Parts: sequence; C-alpha cells; structure tokens
Amino acid sequence: MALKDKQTTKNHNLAQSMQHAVAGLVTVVQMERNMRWHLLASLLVIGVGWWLQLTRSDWLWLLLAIFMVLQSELANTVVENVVDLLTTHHYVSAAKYAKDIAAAAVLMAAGFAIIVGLLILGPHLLKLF
Ligand SMILES: Nc1ncnc2c1ncn2[C@@H]1O[C@H](COP(=O)(O)OP(=O)(O)OP(=O)(O)O)[C@@H](O)[C@H]1O
Repeated sequence: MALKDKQTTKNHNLAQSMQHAVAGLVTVVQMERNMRWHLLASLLVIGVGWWLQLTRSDWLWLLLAIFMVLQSELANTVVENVVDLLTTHHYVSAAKYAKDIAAAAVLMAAGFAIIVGLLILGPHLLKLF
C-alpha cells in the first residue's frame, strides 16, 4: 500500500503521535479482514448488551474481552508485517513460528471472549425463550 506520509523521524508532539496511531487503526481495519470481523462481532455484542441493560460489572467483563481480542489482533498484524519485512516473503521456520504464535494469541483472546459472552449474555438470552 503506497503511503503519502514518508516521515521516518521521531514525532514532534502528542498530536502527531495520535495522528499516526489513528492512521494505524484505520490501516489495520482496511488491511485485515479478521479485524473487520472482530469489530462487527464487538458492535453486535455491545448492541445486545445495551438492549439487555447489563450491569456495570457485566460491561467491564465484556469490554475487557472485546479489547483483548482487538489488542491481540493489532499485535498479530504487527508481527505479520515485521516478519514480511524481514523475510521478504521467503519461507523461514522462525517466521512461521512467529506468525503462528501471534495468531494463537488472537485465538486465546477470542476463546476468552466467547466464554465471557456466553456467561454474561447466555442467561439473559435464555430467559427470553
Ligand atoms: N515467511 C514465512 N515463512 C514461513 N511461514 C510463513 C511465512 N509467511 C507466512 N507463513 C505461514 O503462513 C501463514 C499465513 O501467513 P499470512 O502472512 O498470510 O498470515 P495471514 O493470512 O495474514 O494471517 P491471519 O489469518 O492471522 O490474518 C502463517 O500463519 C505461517 O504459518
């Protein structure tokens, strides 16, 4: 992806740092299909939680689970990009380990999110049927 911003020096102020952080978020959403799925699932869960009028502690668990998934996907994308930069897409065993382990971190976070979602939303939803 061609970027207009070719800065390689340190950021000069907080506003510039924030601008690059937001650009990173936009980039990961544009580049990573899995991130778009995570965001869609997160919005769905937040919508259901709002509809069910969850308690504050329920929200804390749900938001923790959501942010863990999003954070691990961000870290996974960092690993993928650094590995691609270093290997220039040639097969390297350490590259495979790094990418697979980073993907495992996302899997762990997603598993945690599913458990939290079932524990918190499950009883509410069961009552409706
Ligand atoms: N340079 C490499 N050397 C060895 N194996 C690699 C290399 N690049 C990728 N792989 C293997 O291919 C898999 C897919 O790599 P790829 O970079 O396409 O990830 P991805 O499809 O973007 O991952 P995700 O599904 O998390 O978005 C990795 O999990 C790894 O097992």
